[in-house]
Amino acid sequence: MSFTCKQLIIKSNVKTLLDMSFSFEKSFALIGESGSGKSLTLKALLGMLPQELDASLEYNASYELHRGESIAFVPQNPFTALSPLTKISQQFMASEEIAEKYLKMVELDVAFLDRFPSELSGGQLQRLIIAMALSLKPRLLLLDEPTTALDEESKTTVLELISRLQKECEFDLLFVTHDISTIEHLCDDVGIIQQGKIVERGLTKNILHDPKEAYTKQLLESGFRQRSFRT
Ligand SMILES: Nc1ncnc2c1ncn2[C@@H]1O[C@H](COP(=O)(O)OP(=O)(O)OP(=O)(O)O)[C@@H](O)[C@H]1O
Repeated sequence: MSFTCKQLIIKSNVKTLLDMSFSFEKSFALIGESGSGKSLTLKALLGMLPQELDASLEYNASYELHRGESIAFVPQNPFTALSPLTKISQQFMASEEIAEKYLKMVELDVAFLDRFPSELSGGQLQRLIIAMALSLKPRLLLLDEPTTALDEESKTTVLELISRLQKECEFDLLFVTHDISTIEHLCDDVGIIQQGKIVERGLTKNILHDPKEAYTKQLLESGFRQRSFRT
């Protein structure tokens, strides 16, 4: 599969917030500092932009973008993604049989279906959210810094899981993050976004080891972890 964003322009009433294009075969990481436009990109693809913004999106893919059908989303914070008052089984948009199948796929016990979200750890919750997203059988999975709220061990587990599931379930993957270490083994292609524009893009291994643009070099040297590159 592949996805081409031919043009994405987003304007507020005072300025152009985003003006970019990108294309990838299987997996793409969009990397940039806080305020560069990563979330706006995801919201535009999900059709969830605030009404006050003016957006135009042209894309080319073998599927149409329909939220909750062809396109699914894994948010940054698994602790706030689910209703705390509702059992997990009732939050799956799928039959019990499908829910059990996807829980097994993410290596969670099916008994979790009878629990509340607060009874799971952060890593378990994020795996649950991935299972919920994949149970929709999306063609494109959007990941918004899915490991930011997790400890190191859970982070590794979740990244390995996403990599394995992408091979098994064959969805396109768009990953946005500050943290370059999370994409190296997951995304073949990368785009560096600065103030709403992609300033450098190409194969991840090339960009990480031989960046051409001064801005990319600066981001790489910062390790994306310095305070100045975070909110
Ligand atoms: N509704 C809005 N109206 C006006 N400007 C907005 C709106 N939403 C976002 N912006 C601006 O668009 C720019 C990009 O925001 P966006 O949330 O996409 O950044 P980001 O890269 O996801 O940042 P972070 O890593 O901190 O989440 C920012 O300058 C932000 O202030």
